[in-house]
Amino acid sequence: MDLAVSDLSFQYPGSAFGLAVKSLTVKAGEPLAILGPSGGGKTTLLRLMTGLLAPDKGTVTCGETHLTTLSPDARRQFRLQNIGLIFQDFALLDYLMVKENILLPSQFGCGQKDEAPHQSSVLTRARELAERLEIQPHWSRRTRLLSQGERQRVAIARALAHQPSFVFADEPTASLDAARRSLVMDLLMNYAREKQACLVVVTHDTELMPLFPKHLRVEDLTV
Ligand SMILES: Nc1ncnc2c1ncn2[C@@H]1O[C@H](COP(=O)(O)OP(=O)(O)OP(=O)(O)O)[C@@H](O)[C@H]1O
Repeated sequence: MDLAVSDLSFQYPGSAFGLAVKSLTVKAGEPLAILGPSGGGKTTLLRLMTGLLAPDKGTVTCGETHLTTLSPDARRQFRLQNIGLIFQDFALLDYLMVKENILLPSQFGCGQKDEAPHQSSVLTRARELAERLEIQPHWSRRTRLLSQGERQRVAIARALAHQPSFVFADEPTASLDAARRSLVMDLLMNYAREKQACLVVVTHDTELMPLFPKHLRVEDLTV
């Protein structure tokens, strides 16, 4: 499923900062890198694409779903079921354990809490992701006890455990060493290819550029 943005404009109330996007398509399996200076609007664009912010004008379509016409509740439900979000500040619930954080979207989003087979397959995937991201040793620890790099990897596992069709990552390698950076980028790229998911990654890291078939500079969008 593709993501399409059309004739979108947005301005923070009372602020001079705004974005305008005439037309942008992110194709399934063709990851997009969003680049630009600090304060340039990368996070704002990501929030608009995921429905966390509502544009003043224009549309965001995820597959067949017009995000911009959904009610806030329907948008939230759509996000929980179909979108994986890796926030710049991770947005973990620090009083919960690693496993609880990773399983949160599937518990809130699926409405299938009591369906044992579904829950057990999500749990299996969550464990596989934790292994792959080398956070399995912390599985039953509270996330507040983890390092920044470990917390970032918990956020990445949480974004993928429910197998979303759309994945948005805000600086997903900012707290990682070179080896873990490759690990994370391999995971995200393979996920997008194998699941034919839409992947959008905000990054400052110029070494990651060659991995992406498409790049977008936010400077070209600012109004
Ligand atoms: N809630 C808000 N209200 C008003 N202005 C905001 C708000 N959030 C962000 N801004 C402003 O919008 C602009 C773009 O911010 P944004 O966070 O999208 O940039 P960014 O490119 O992600 O930056 P960075 O690389 O530093 O994370 C900045 O000038 C910022 O101060």
